[in-house]
Amino acid sequence: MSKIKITEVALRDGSHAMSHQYTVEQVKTITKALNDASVPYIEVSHGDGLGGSSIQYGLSGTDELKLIEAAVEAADFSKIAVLLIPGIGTIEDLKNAHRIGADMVRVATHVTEADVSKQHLETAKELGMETVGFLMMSHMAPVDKLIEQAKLMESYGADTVYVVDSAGALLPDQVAERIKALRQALTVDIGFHAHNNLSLAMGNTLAAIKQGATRIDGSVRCLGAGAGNTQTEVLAAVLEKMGIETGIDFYKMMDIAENIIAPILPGTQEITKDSLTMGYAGVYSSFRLHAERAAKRYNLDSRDILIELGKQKIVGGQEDMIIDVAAELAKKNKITV
Ligand SMILES: C[C@H](O)CC(=O)C(=O)O
Ligand SMILES: [Mn+2]
Repeated sequence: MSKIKITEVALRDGSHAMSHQYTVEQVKTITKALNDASVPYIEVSHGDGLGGSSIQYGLSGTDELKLIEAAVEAADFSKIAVLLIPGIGTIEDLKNAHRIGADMVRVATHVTEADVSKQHLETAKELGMETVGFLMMSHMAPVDKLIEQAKLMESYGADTVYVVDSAGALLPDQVAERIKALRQALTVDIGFHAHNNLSLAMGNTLAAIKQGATRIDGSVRCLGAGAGNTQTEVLAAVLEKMGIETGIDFYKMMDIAENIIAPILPGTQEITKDSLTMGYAGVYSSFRLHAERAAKRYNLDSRDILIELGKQKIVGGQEDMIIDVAAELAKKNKITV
């Protein structure tokens, strides 16, 4: 039986869908339940990672260090992970997260900017943390570029390098090609993070596993940005049917989805016109709520904003451009606000 290690991301990627308003009580309850279901890794941070709470990315309802602390206290089996985007999160943020008990850091960069992860990956290694390099918007780079960038992260000390389909834009053959190439080029573990904007999260995840990815992300009840991620409880069941071990009790996961997550969802995690447009146009999944707010403000169809963001290749960290693009479209269409 082969083995896959799942990282549950509802308490980090799902923070986008929750407008970063998780409470200490929610984090405690969810972490304890995930821990009891034997989920190996649970990621807890602002949706945009450590230090993400800001006007630009969305203000957190509760200081994320309090949330991470609550998760660390609630877990005696699961390891607690944090996400860090260099430039948003700092070395100081990383040290604080480590001090209160975070075991693993995932250092995330745009797919062509792995060089900015060096200092953070090296510091995490010195602190004794498990390290992951997280190559966001992987659909935007050709395979040879992806390999070059992944090798950089490996050389900085990443224990695992992830292909991150931030826009949910990749097709199964494109995922397979990328994972296969990385498997051949790297010695460290390979991971895959999907978004379900084109309804391909599960198919893409299985394609990644077939080509040798052993670290996989899931979000319970699909609680992630855009249309959410690969649904953890479904993935655990599918992998069990395939004879692939995750160690997760999927019966308990179903209960978490049904009884703990469903009641707190701001809306159902489905493929809406906006998430579908993001997958189609290759737009960062966490832009969904920002684009919907801009559409309201400028009296526009949010899909037009998203298509334009895709055309202009706007990437994570450029959230301010969403308003610029909306204002430009409104001007072009002579819409008064
Ligand atoms: C900061 C992003 O939300 C990280 C992520 O989950 C992705 O790129 O996808
Ligand atoms: Mn994501």
